[in-house]
Amino acid sequence: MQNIPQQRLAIAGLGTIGLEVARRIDAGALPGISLAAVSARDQARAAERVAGFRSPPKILSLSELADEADIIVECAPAAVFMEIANTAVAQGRTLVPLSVGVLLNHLELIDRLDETGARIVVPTGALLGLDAVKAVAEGEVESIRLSTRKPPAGLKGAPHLVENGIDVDGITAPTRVFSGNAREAAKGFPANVNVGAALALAGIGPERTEVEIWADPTVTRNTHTVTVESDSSRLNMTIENIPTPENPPTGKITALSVMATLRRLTAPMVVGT
Ligand SMILES: NC(=O)C1=CN([C@@H]2O[C@H](COP(=O)(O)OP(=O)(O)OC[C@H]3O[C@@H](n4cnc5c(N)ncnc54)[C@H](O)[C@@H]3O)[C@@H](O)[C@H]2O)C=CC1
Ligand SMILES: O=C([O-])CC(=O)C(=O)O
Repeated sequence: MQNIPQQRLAIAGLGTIGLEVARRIDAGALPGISLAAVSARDQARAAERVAGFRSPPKILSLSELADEADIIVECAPAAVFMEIANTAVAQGRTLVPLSVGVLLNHLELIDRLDETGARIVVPTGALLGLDAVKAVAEGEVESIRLSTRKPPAGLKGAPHLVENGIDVDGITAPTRVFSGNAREAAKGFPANVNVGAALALAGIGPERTEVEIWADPTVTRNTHTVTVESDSSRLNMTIENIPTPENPPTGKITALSVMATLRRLTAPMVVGT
């Protein structure tokens, strides 16, 4: 049998995305990757969650994860992103971030990668088509737009809605609740448009990437439409994500996108840009 070099994985945040990824890795989905450590707000609960694993990982604080792993998947709340990212980058690890919106306001992390040999590998996550966006961005791009529609409850509590006194409970028809660029969207909706941040990083940056957000009682899925005009192609792409029962603003595809990203990191053959 081929001897596959093992990479140690740590997962920061054992919630909707993290637990699904942890279960799949523990079940042997990726032969080149073993689950070394996880971090969770409630360590006792995390210990219960991994107790039945074939090979239970260590349960560590966020800042200890980089000591134990080559790859760190960040799937925690945006508020603790920098704690995870700073240690991963300082120790030259590969960081796979999900709370990508935070990155847009900390581009200095990207500047530090060369110094430490760390990498940041952003999964497509709940979006689609970043392969084509990256390809057209090698040429001239006129515009990139994202229109996101979510069931109103999925947007509840977003800082932009709170600051502007928008009550999603009262919304009975599709309503545009935000229009601006990807940087502003990431600030106003940190738990909802990470996809806008990933799109901005893949394409033409946070200032030029335009984002609209709709609270739409007629949709049951988190729906993202990307429209691109460029000198090589016109892109029109829509993804309709089934919300996870545990955390409806997060689509089921997100954990699967992390798995595909991890597979790509260790695969001898890679398909797609
Ligand atoms: N890039 C993308 O396409 C997507 C990104 N996301 C983002 O991914 C992140 C995770 O999403 P979910 O798994 O749905 O969230 P979740 O709320 O289900 O899980 C987050 C977990 O982090 C844990 N946590 C909180 N504070 C912690 C701390 N100090 N130390 C360790 N763990 C801590 C919580 O206990 C929870 O289990 C969010 O920021 C979300 O906005 C979600 C969907 C798509
Ligand atoms: O669609 C989803 O599942 C999640 C989402 O909008 C995001 O975090 O950007």
